[in-house]
Amino acid sequence: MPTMLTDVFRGHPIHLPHSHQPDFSSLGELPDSYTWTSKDDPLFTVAPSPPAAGENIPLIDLNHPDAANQIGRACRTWGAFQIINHGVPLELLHGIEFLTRSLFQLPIQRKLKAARSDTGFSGYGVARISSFFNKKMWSEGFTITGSPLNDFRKLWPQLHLNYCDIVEQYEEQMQKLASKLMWLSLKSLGVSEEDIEWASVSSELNWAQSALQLNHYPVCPEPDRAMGLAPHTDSTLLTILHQNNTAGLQVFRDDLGWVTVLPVQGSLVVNIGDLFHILSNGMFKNVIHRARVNQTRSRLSVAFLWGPRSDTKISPVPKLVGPAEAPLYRSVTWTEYLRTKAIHFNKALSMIRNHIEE
Ligand SMILES: C=C1C[C@]23C[C@@]1(O)CC[C@H]2[C@@]12CCC[C@@](C)(C(=O)O1)[C@H]2[C@@H]3C(=O)O
Ligand SMILES: O=C(O)CCC(=O)C(=O)O
Ligand SMILES: [Fe+2]
Repeated sequence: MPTMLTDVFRGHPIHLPHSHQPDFSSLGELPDSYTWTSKDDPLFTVAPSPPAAGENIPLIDLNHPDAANQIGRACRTWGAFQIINHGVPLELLHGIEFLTRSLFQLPIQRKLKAARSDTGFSGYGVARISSFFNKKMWSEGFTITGSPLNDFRKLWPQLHLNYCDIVEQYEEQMQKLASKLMWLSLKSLGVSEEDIEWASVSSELNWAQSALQLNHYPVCPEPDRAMGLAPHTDSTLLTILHQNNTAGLQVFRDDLGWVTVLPVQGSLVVNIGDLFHILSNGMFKNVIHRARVNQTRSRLSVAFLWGPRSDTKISPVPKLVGPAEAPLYRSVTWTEYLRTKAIHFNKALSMIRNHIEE
């Protein structure tokens, strides 16, 4: 039996202080434990690119005949893009946003009934990457993989089935979209289904797995000194993100610094994750991103984290490796990679890089 995402952290406990979450709304000023400086994160004080510079991740219409090339360009230069005409019904985006808002509005004692355990994958808690930082993040999250029924029953004794239904519909739409986006991006590199035998469209439902990460960034008294979600790359092939209409997501470019991804009503943000960077032999950027917070508006986001089943080894597509070159990375499964990342965080990728002798 392949390991499912639910089992990834079994035997790899991470002690995180979920139960010490404060009542964010009662804090009139930022406690020291939430105050970030460049000592806590070297990229903290890198100036954001001024909106007037007009730099933003590309907005791509999936119905455009040249969509595959536009996506390819975005993956190579940004590792991120926004999409419209993606086919996901607007009511479903409203539905998942409504569910997310309802969940985080519950009293803390109720949310803690579904707290993620030290070895668990799903449930309520602080960001998994929190253990790598000295300061706390101004956010709370809820991770779902597989059926959320047990957790949702604890959260909403009466209405859990309605909420499970929304998650099921949302995941179904996201899976279809993620697969379409992967093939469009690969097409731009001249890679087709024959080149990756484990990912054939006919076995699509068998080879992929996913998690949903719901994020809440409460209103913050001193947003300039706080951090919603610290800089990271996703471990996924790709992540599809829905954000409410409050800005906060920023992507990092070496030449531009932090660039804010302004919400576009009805659009979805796509982030290239570490596994796609590996698969593309480094041609696609795994985008560094973070979430900032706001003084007047709370922010919600829903990330659909998508990758291969745990028994699938990901390695650079041979067609993308030059005849006289070694592939940039060794092969790795999502499970192995998540475990490496849980221990080594942003050094994980370099640990599977092939070091080529000159
Ligand atoms: C499958 C996963 C990717 C993720 C860790 C997780 O086990 C579930 C949550 C995901 C998330 C979301 C917030 C940022 C992130 C780095 C984290 O701490 O938890 C990602 C993880 C990831 O992509 O590595
Ligand atoms: O809230 C956001 O915009 C970012 C969320 C994110 O990066 C994640 O869940 O992995
Ligand atoms: Fe992320």
